[in-house]
Amino acid sequence: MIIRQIRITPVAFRDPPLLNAAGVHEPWALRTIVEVVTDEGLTGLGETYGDSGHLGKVRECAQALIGLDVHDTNTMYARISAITGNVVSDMHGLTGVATKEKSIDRVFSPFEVACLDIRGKAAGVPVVDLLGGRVRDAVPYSAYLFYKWTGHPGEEPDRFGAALDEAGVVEQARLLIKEYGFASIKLKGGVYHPDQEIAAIRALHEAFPGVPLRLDPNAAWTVETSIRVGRELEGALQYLEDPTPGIPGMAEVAAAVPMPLATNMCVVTPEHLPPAIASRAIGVLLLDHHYWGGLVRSSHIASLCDTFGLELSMHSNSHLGISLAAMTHLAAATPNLTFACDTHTPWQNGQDVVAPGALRFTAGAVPVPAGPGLGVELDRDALALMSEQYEKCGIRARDDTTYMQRFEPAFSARRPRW
Ligand SMILES: O=C([O-])C(=O)C[C@H](O)[C@@H](O)C(=O)[O-]
Ligand SMILES: [Mg+2]
Repeated sequence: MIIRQIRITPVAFRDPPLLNAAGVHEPWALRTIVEVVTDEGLTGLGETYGDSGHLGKVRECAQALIGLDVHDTNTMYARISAITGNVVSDMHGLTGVATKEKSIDRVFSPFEVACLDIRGKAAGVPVVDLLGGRVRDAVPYSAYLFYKWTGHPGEEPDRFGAALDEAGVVEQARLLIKEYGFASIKLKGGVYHPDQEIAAIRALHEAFPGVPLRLDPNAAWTVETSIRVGRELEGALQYLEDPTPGIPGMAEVAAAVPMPLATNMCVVTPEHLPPAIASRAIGVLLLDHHYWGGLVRSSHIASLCDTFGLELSMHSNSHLGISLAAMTHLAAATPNLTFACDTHTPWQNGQDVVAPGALRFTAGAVPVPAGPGLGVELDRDALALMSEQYEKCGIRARDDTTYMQRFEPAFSARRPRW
């Protein structure tokens, strides 16, 4: 199964004005679709970030993988390591620092996923079987709430409406739960004064008794503020995600608040694990195969977490169906991933590059796609349309802060802010 061709297609899809500590989502979200084609005519799919710096690296590395066997992921990783010299960082900074190792893992990931897709198709088994087999048939996801504007400035309101206060957040939760059946809720915080976000969690707690809640301000708070918020929300939160920047700050907060701390910001590459574990900075790691080096490396990280008593959840960014399929296979094969995973799927509002049918939500969970490999097929018309949208949209890298400053010139993404 020799790799003969790799097609790389950047795509853009509509994204609502979701607010976060870095600013606000732009009208278009970017992704890159990777198609790996073998000499036997099998095609595997991968999906990754669409920012131009990353896209350039993905394109450059694709050339270096032609001629390799799809099983030879060690050589793939070595070749990508040799090329991915520059550290490419995200402008929004919401997934922590950039390191060389993390940059390699980010570039390697979509190729590895595509190779697993091919290997599954060749063997007639789903990817979950290549990761050790399923420990659950369907993967629970959480309702991922965002404060948001009613629509992008100058455009019609979108169907989700505004969520600028407690009532708006509760309303949004009702809508997502009605449509998807989610049984856990995450609120993206770091947008308003912490007291307002405490009030939103209390309102959710009251409106959805017994439903596990999380709050994620993306390191917008000082240690002192984080401790105050954590204590005030005792009994209301399943976990508190990245209240404050850095492992030492998180460790201080963790020692003083009643709930576990989770992260997708202070532990984002293997070298962060020893200091975080030693200082007990986190109780929950949010896996994300897009920057933890694909599915197999993420499984290894999951085993390590098990050894050291860390629990697992899963992080997401704006994504399409190839990513959702990959996330679902990984989570279905990971015994200690016991929290409902994050997904931005509702916000993509039906737009996708994969043909409908293989991915669906039942009671807030996605059943593992039944077909071989990832179990999803590319919808070529949708890919062509989204590729055209990419060409026309004018956005080449996600920049929530600059977009926000167009409407609020004084906005600062400084973290911690409160
Ligand atoms: O859990 C997180 O930190 C995220 O999901 C990061 C994302 O970039 C999210 O904040 C977003 O989409 O604005
Ligand atoms: Mg987070």
